[in-house]
Amino acid sequence: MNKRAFSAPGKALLVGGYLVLDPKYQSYVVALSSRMHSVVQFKESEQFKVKVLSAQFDNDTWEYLVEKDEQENFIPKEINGKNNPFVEKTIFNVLNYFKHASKDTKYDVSIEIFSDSGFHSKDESVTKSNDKKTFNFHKKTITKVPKTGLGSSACLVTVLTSALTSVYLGDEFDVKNESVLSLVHNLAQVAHCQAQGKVGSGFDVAAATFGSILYQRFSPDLINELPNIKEVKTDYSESLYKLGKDTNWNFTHKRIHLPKGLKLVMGDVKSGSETTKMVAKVKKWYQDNLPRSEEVYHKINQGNIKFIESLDTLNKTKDTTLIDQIDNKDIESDVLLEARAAIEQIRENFRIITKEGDVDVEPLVQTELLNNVLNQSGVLTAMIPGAGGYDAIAIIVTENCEIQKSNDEIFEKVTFLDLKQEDLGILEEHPDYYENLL
Ligand SMILES: Nc1ncnc2c1ncn2[C@@H]1O[C@H](COP(=O)(O)OP(=O)(O)O)[C@@H](O)[C@H]1O
Ligand SMILES: C[C@@](O)(CCOP(=O)(O)OP(=O)(O)O)CC(=O)O
Repeated sequence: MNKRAFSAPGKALLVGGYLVLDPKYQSYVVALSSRMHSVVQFKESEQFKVKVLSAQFDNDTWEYLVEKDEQENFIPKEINGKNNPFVEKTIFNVLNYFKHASKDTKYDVSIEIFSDSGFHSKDESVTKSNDKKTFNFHKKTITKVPKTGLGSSACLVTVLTSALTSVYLGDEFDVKNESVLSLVHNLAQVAHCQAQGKVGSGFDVAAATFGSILYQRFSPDLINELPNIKEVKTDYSESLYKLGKDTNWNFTHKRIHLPKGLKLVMGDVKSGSETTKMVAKVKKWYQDNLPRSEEVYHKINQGNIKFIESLDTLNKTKDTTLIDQIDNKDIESDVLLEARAAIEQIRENFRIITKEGDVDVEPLVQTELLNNVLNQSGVLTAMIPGAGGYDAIAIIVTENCEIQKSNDEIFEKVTFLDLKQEDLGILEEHPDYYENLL
């Protein structure tokens, strides 16, 4: 049996929350060292089967027999009554994409999923390790273990899409090849949207695939226009093939990385904010308050662009005093002041939405926490990532700063996550590194 392994990173949307839903706005998405992994093995078989095992979550297993409908579309059917829409939609899309190329070849595919500790609360878990990797094992099924907000479903879909696509493409499946990444991205976006039952901005799947990026979304119509095979009797694979391979998705995913000497620190505050509800409330506030709401968005976008530009300037600067200025709480340089002011402008306008839209994008407790964080030495700036709410804070600090070890009472409710910014998205991993975890 062939055996290969892949991983994809979690994400933090540092700037661009809400605005990123509109293709006209840019966002700054950081990929994280917390990764989801897939280990795939397959052989040709009489019966088409895909089995996915997520041993860390009480040995969760989903086993699909793949059948064909009247239109010859591949339909995965779970045989033990277990439901995982993200797994099911990924299998559905990858298999139908390759339907024509694969002719009638049937496979018996087995995929193991591994998830780094950053994605879920570690409470009540035990660690298992070998000399390469350590993973947390939970007593509960995946849906019962609290998440930290790094985008577990997007990573799962991306590594599963990689695993299944590698079955079909064999040696041509090279994650260093941009067209391979594009194909995985396109199929993973489709599967993720279908599993979520909505077309989000897709920044999480894009970061899982391409790594840390400036992101501007694709048009939601690309996915909305795919046929719904429950309603229309049609060959789904034909439309999907065009969308996966021959369509220009027209989105931006330009590589970025944090400036030298700086690092990202993420703090988990308290899970509980529901992104979907917050997005609905913010959209309602926007519609009810036009044209002023557009001005608020405009100011947030100005802040986003100023932040992106100042990080770009910092990436190019030769000024060696800047890190000391941050460490000594003596920030004088224009570019550092600009980066700080940009985030302040974004936060100020998010607070307007918070108040007027009655939606906790930057609730008072988070404002107080972030303002305290800004007074610590070594801190360039700090923000609420993504949709905001009570979930998390993101802090950009100097490499020497050890804020995550601080005993200051302002961090009483903050659990710092053991992760860092990473440049790359999907990686090929060594399949043996996941064996004999004890
Ligand atoms: N390690 C994993 N193994 C299997 N399924 C997973 C794993 N991680 C995430 N999932 C799937 O993703 C779902 C969580 O998705 P969602 O609620 O959108 O959270 P997130 O914001 O982290 O993406 C889980 O219920 C499960 O279906
Ligand atoms: C509001 C948003 O722009 C960003 C949400 O970012 P989060 O990082 O909070 O996302 P979840 O992991 O889905 O909870 C919605 C979107 O872009 O789809």
